[in-house]
Amino acid sequence: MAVYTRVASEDIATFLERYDVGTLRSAKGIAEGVENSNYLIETSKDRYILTLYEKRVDPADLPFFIALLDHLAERGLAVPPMIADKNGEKIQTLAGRTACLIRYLPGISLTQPTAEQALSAGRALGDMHLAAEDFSMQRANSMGPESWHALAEDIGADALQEISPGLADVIAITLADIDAHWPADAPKSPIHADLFPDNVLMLGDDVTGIIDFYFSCTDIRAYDLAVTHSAWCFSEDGAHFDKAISEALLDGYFSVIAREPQEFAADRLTLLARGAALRFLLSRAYDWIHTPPDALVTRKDPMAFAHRLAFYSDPARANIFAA
Ligand SMILES: Nc1ncnc2c1ncn2[C@@H]1O[C@H](COP(=O)(O)OP(=O)(O)O)[C@@H](O)[C@H]1O
Ligand SMILES: N[C@@H](CCOP(=O)(O)O)C(=O)O
Repeated sequence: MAVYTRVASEDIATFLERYDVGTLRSAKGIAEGVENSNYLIETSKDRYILTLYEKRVDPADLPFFIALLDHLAERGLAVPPMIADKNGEKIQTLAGRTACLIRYLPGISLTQPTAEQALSAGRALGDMHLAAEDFSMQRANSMGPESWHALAEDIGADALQEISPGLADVIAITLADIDAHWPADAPKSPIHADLFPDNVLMLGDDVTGIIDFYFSCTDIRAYDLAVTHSAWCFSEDGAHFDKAISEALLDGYFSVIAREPQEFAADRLTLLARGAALRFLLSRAYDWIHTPPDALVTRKDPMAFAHRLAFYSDPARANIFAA
């Protein structure tokens, strides 16, 4: 359960008086998520999400996220904009944290997607990339390849060894390949950068919401596809690859985005997918050792992404991204 900061109902009721959203009927901490504290709010008027920003979200980045969400919502995408208070302010402070009240979107947060749902998610990612093409603000990827060496050092070889013997060596080899071959000069555009199944709300096979834009940034869009691939196409523990889901996700994406041979070359996508697997392996390993013991949060297993990294690094798998 991701609630790092507990807020009393009375304080939420007072907080809501800043807005024209009715009066508080209930406020419940949300079980899913690991990054921020989230509450589902019911008022006399509607449902909302209240988010208090923790650890990895820099409040200085909120104007980028808010503007991107507004940009995508204006173009008809199912994304949740932040709500303005009676003075037009969207960024607030509550319980000592930066906080926003956010539009609630219907749908179910997926845990085990089907191939049909992966097809829809691939299309939704493509739609997002197209709709964001003319978004002019920029944000560097704070969790991009430039940060991975420091993150690995911060975790430390001993902690990595404790998570799994040999893990530090695997990470060092992957970092060396990434340093040598990452397509750093490829064109960059707005990407989501964390489109896991739990960040896509669905009813049946239809996408009703893309949420959690707190890692969105300006980066290589093929990397966004690789992140999404690494998140969707394996069993949760990373032990099993699902070829049908992989094909459906790629079909969905390339039904919207033209498959430029260089931009989406199989060897490039494989390296980007190794980078994506490493990125989540590192952030999960960091959280594994740093999550406060009293936080209501379920830590995510770093090894689930070590298994994905091993999969993408196996030359026998080189054809999974072939056109
Ligand atoms: N706008 C929204 N509408 C409906 N549900 C939401 C919305 N935002 C978040 N949620 C719910 O809250 C959960 C956690 O949100 P998320 O943004 O993924 O948290 P975190 O940033 O902490 O990982 C989601 O899995 C979803 O169930
Ligand atoms: N998706 C990442 C961590 C970020 O969590 P989210 O709930 O904000 O998607 C992971 O699974 O490691």
